[in-house]
Amino acid sequence: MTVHVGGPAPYDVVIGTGVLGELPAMVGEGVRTVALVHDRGLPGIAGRAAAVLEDAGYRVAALPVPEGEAAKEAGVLAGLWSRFAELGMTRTDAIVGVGGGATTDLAGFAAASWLRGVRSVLVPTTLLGMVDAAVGGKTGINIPEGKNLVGAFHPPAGVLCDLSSLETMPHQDYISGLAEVVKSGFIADPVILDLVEEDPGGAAVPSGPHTRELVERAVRVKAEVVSADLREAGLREILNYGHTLAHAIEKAENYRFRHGHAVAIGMVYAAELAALAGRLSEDVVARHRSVLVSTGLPVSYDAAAWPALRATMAIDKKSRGSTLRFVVLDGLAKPGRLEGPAEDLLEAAYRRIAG
Ligand SMILES: NC(=O)c1ccc[n+]([C@@H]2O[C@H](COP(=O)([O-])OP(=O)(O)OC[C@H]3O[C@@H](n4cnc5c(N)ncnc54)[C@H](O)[C@@H]3O)[C@@H](O)[C@H]2O)c1
Ligand SMILES: O=C(O)C(=O)C[C@@H](O)[C@H](O)[C@H](O)COP(=O)(O)O
Ligand SMILES: [Zn+2]
Repeated sequence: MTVHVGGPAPYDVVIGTGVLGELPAMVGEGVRTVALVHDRGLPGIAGRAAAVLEDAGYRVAALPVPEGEAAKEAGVLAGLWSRFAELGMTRTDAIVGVGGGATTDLAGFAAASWLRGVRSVLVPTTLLGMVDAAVGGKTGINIPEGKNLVGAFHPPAGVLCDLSSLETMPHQDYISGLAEVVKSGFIADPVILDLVEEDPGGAAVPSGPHTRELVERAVRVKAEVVSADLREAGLREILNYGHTLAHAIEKAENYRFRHGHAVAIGMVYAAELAALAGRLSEDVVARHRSVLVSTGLPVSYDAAAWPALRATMAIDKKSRGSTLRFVVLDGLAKPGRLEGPAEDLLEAAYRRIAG
């Protein structure tokens, strides 16, 4: 199936099995050189993508980058810029990113920054990449001071989700992506929660009975939101549900903690905050814990970490000056904002998730 993403730079997200043949059409005409930025642990699908592009007549340069989150570093990005220069890449050339969300965030930012912006096509190979990272045009890297603090909005020209690539995913990485699927359920599409609850074991593996539907539903949620608000002027913030605490946890762990696992903990924290603020029922808080735990995701974090996490949260991108802002729920699929919560509320909510 194809999900269309609207907005100032529209494009399609193609979801299916064995859809790699559609890559040349997404790269398009008039492009001579394709820099194929890929997670170096994935020679199979990257090699297949390169072959498809070469057969279509492009000059392809495969540029392997470190596996996973280690790719989202300034030094790796600078290395890509040097390679683009050696290849003589001009504004009519293109970058194809193949890998998980870390690789597509890096490749997308390389495309946003090279010559102030060249065409990119993304081929996510993880669940998280398909349902979230490759869709929507947020690109970027981490710095020691914080997660995704450097980046750009740069929508891709197309996104190709080949579901067969999910089959080789390590289990923990797969359920990390499931956390973002569950996020889409809480903020916009509760049918997702029903499907996960019906068969949590099945939801936690790519061969599960509802995999395709879960991917499609989550992509539709993301596409609808980013079509209406590419630059996060308002609505798009709802996709950041759970991320205020999550990004602080990832920084505290030197980016060696899976993003989705941090988001799972962060969503329970946001739900507890909303409950303490009198905006969300304890039933819905309990549902956060039960659906996440049933798929193997974590819902608590180190009690002693609070002061450091609180300090990091101050530079969350949703903050306005010294005012912290959280995405919270006023009910299922009813996202709202909590502006400037009192310190004792922030800490009390953390005590409820501290392990
Ligand atoms: N731009 C956005 O809107 C957005 C949205 C959500 C998350 N993100 C970012 O995405 C990143 C997380 O993405 P992720 O969960 O895909 O992690 P990842 O890219 O780090 O990949 C996870 C692991 O899976 C491996 N891998 C990738 N594809 C595989 C496959 N098909 N088979 C076997 N192994 C495979 C990778 O080498 C890595 O070790 C984070 O940096 C997060 O901040 C961005
Ligand atoms: O697309 C968005 O907008 C999101 O917030 C999706 C998140 O899942 C994703 O992790 C995103 O990269 C977070 O963005 P950031 O602006 O908080 O760095
Ligand atoms: Zn996320």
